[in-house]
Amino acid sequence: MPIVRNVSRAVSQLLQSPACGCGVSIVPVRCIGISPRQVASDASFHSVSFSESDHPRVLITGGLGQLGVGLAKLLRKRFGKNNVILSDIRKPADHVFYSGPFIYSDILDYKNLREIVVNNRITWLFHYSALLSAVGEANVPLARAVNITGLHNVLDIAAEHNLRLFVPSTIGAFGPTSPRDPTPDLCIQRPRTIYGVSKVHAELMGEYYHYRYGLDFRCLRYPGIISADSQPGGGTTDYAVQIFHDAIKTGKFECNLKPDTRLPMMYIDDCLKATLEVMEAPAEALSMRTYNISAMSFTPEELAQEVQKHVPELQVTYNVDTVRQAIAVLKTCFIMFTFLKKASLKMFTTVVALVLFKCNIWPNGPAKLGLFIPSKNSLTLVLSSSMLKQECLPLNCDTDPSDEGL
Ligand SMILES: NC(=O)C1=CN([C@@H]2O[C@H](COP(=O)(O)OP(=O)(O)OC[C@H]3O[C@@H](n4cnc5c(N)ncnc54)[C@H](O)[C@@H]3O)[C@@H](O)[C@H]2O)C=CC1
Ligand SMILES: CC(=O)[C@H](N)C(=O)O
Repeated sequence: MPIVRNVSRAVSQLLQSPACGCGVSIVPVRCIGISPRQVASDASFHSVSFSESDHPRVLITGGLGQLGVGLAKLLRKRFGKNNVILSDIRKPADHVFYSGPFIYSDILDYKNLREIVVNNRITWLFHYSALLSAVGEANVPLARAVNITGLHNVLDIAAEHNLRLFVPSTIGAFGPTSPRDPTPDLCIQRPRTIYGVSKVHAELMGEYYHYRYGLDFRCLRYPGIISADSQPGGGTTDYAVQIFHDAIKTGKFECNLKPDTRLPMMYIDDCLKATLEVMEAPAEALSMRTYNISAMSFTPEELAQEVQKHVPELQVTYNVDTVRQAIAVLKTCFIMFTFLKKASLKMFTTVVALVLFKCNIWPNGPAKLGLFIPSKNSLTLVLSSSMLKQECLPLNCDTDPSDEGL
């Protein structure tokens, strides 16, 4: 009997939530060992000065992808250049390497990652490493390793070292059975891609670690992100960035999705701003750990028409990639509101104008739309928060029911 009592006491202790302030502090510490790969104390970043010590010490994993460099720029502006370390397994371009601290980090190397966190006194971690939907489907074992095993490493290190952890999720975490218009934060999630499955896993594991170990886990489900300065990394929404580059370089764009495939998208500045806001939010302001964020939804045809208003010679053809199309169909579940609604339409035309402006195609565009842009490098899109407050009418999702998806 005493044994049973002890076991049940231990179990109840283990199941108490430190997040509620009533639990014991248990963290999932893995065996302590010496990493074979020591990070040089004078690696390509500088030691932090005392005046910077109030700011978080930030590590961004997978930082050389479409979003990481922009995030580092935003965070460095706020917290100081040397408090934000970009990391990746790829070699950084000169302008990235010289813009602030960069370090090699493979998220599959647990000890090395832990060493980086310890040596640099990291307090916030943005976990951006991932294989996106299309490349993930092309290499499922690698996607499983990076998106799931890599996440486990990050979760354990974040819990051990008391980090605030941001892991982005995606519209790809929904599936054909998820409710639409609008898709709620909490609903059925049965994605059919390894990318989507791994992101649902990340959401659930992060929340579990929060309740079990008190990990400060925060997560936003991003739509497809549109950027001018960085290239997308192999997702289904990549076409919405590629079209701008092709319009400028060749005047020809071949789209790998059907012209009427409507997907949710967001301008990069809005996405990064939302990310910083959720990381800075006081814990008591968060009623959940994972939230949707949304801006607008449009089809390739609508985007092509909008770009053609400014680049009339642009020729668009369609050569549908069956894998991407199938993934895209699954993501159309996540349409938050109609493209035709006024606020969304205005946002859409504004984003096109901004990207063309950044690509040197339509220098007067933003001014014509009444946007104040002090300089190309300080471009900030401030429209979303005000526009999103406008009333949104629900719409019927226009997914072709005969499309089965993956
Ligand atoms: N860009 C988008 O439209 C969206 C992105 N997200 C999420 O945001 C995050 C960042 O996205 P992107 O920058 O677009 O991705 P990306 O594919 O452009 O970049 C991912 C980076 O991860 C790195 N990486 C791969 N294996 C690694 C490893 N073993 N160790 C360390 N790094 C590794 C790659 O080298 C790459 O630079 C991802 O988690 C993605 O799922 C979510 C929804 C939309
Ligand atoms: C929306 C995403 O998660 C990404 N851009 C993809 O298309 O895979």
